[in-house]
Amino acid sequence: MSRLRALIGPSILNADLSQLYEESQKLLSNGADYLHLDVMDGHFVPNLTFGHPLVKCLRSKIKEAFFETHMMVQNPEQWIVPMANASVNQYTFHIEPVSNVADICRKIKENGMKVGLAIKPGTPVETVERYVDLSDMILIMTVEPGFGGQKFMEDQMTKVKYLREHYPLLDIEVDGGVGPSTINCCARAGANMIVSGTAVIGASDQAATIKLLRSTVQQVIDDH
Ligand SMILES: O=C(CO)[C@H](O)[C@H](O)COP(=O)(O)O
Ligand SMILES: [Fe+2]
Repeated sequence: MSRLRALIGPSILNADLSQLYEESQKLLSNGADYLHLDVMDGHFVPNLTFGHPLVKCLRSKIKEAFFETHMMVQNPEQWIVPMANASVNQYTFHIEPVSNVADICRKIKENGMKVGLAIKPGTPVETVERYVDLSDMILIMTVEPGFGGQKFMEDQMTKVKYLREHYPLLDIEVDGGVGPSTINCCARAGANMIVSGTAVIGASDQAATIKLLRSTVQQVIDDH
């Protein structure tokens, strides 16, 4: 029996952020396994979202849920302590702008958070594979980071397949353009942690959409 689990983490990027608490609570009530919080600094990506002050406020109202922050920032080391103080559970950062990946992984763990390592579509999988033993999860981006609602890049599945073949129990996350029409592709490639923004937020039946995404992925895991 594999201990891999299919987990669905909606991204609140394209939700009504004036209602962040209500939107987040609704996603959790509708079956989300965790929340994927997209932090952008306007440097690493050409967009700005929010930072640790907002995450801390959200945490004060939502005590139990697993929070993953997807740090699309130029200097991920800078925000480790503030995000730990906001009770973030997993700190996922991009390795592209960083020269001391191992130090950052260590610091994240010292501050009580899990480590996620993310790569952009143009970054070879070998670049992140070097650090796999230092991480709890690898995020393969399936759009250029920066904006929600973009088209899923199917060619990124070769990276997911490669990782799954070599690391059968590794948590592998996909993020960007993932929804009911692309989930089969992600599941077959071997992703088990699924970020979905627009497709879940805009769904007429959020609970049914989350359930469909999870059961599609879990089915592939169970068949192996
Ligand atoms: O990291 C992201 C963008 O950089 C988002 O998590 C991602 O785009 C989710 O939104 P959608 O499912 O609408 O693509
Ligand atoms: Fe994201």
